[in-house]
Amino acid sequence: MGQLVAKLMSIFGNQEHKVIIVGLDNAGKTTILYQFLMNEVVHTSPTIGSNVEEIILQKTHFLMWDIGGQETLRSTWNTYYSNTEFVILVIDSTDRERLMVTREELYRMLAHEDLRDAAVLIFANKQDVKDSMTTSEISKTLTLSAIKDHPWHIQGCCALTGEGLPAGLEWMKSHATAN
Ligand SMILES: Nc1nc2c(ncn2[C@@H]2O[C@H](COP(=O)(O)OP(=O)(O)OP(=O)(O)O)[C@@H](O)[C@H]2O)c(=O)[nH]1
Ligand SMILES: [Mg+2]
Repeated sequence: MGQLVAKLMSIFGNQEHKVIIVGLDNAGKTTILYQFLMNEVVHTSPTIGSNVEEIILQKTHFLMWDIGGQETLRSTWNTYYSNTEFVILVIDSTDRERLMVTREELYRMLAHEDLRDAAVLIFANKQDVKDSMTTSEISKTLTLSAIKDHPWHIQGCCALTGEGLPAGLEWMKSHATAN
């Protein structure tokens, strides 16, 4: 019965794709999640634990988990990994000092068994701020071209206006498995 429902849901394109939104504190993860959901900027405070929302793009359903990024919370990220199809890594493009910390977190995640089939979308957020790092600068520092075992894509965005977010979602949709 469960299989039949799954089959029917796949025919109608309704299966849910699990997404985790990670990145350092203050990167803009929660702002992005609610911009996806409501097309508006919500007032946020640092996330303790997680927020979860369903985002539907045409017929593709994403279940998105936005996880707190403070240092003490990062060790809990791996409890969200199982069955994750997409990792959205959000970067504060103004935060040059901590880009190497993000790099460490990225490679730690990619090495995790539970994420071996996950695709990675990197949002270079806060592109509205003058002198923020460009996507190519971030790409270089994170040595993204060395990632061969996961599909990945980097997208500049501004969570306050929503610019760049639909393009990121479209990339996810085009990589969503139809099973
Ligand atoms: N200028 C600018 N500010 C942004 C942008 N996106 C988010 N912010 C601001 O950055 C701050 C942090 O945003 P959050 O969405 O709470 O960050 P977070 O990644 O969820 O942080 P944690 O929950 O602590 O992990 C807020 O003041 C946002 O308004 C952006 O694109 N541009
Ligand atoms: Mg948050």
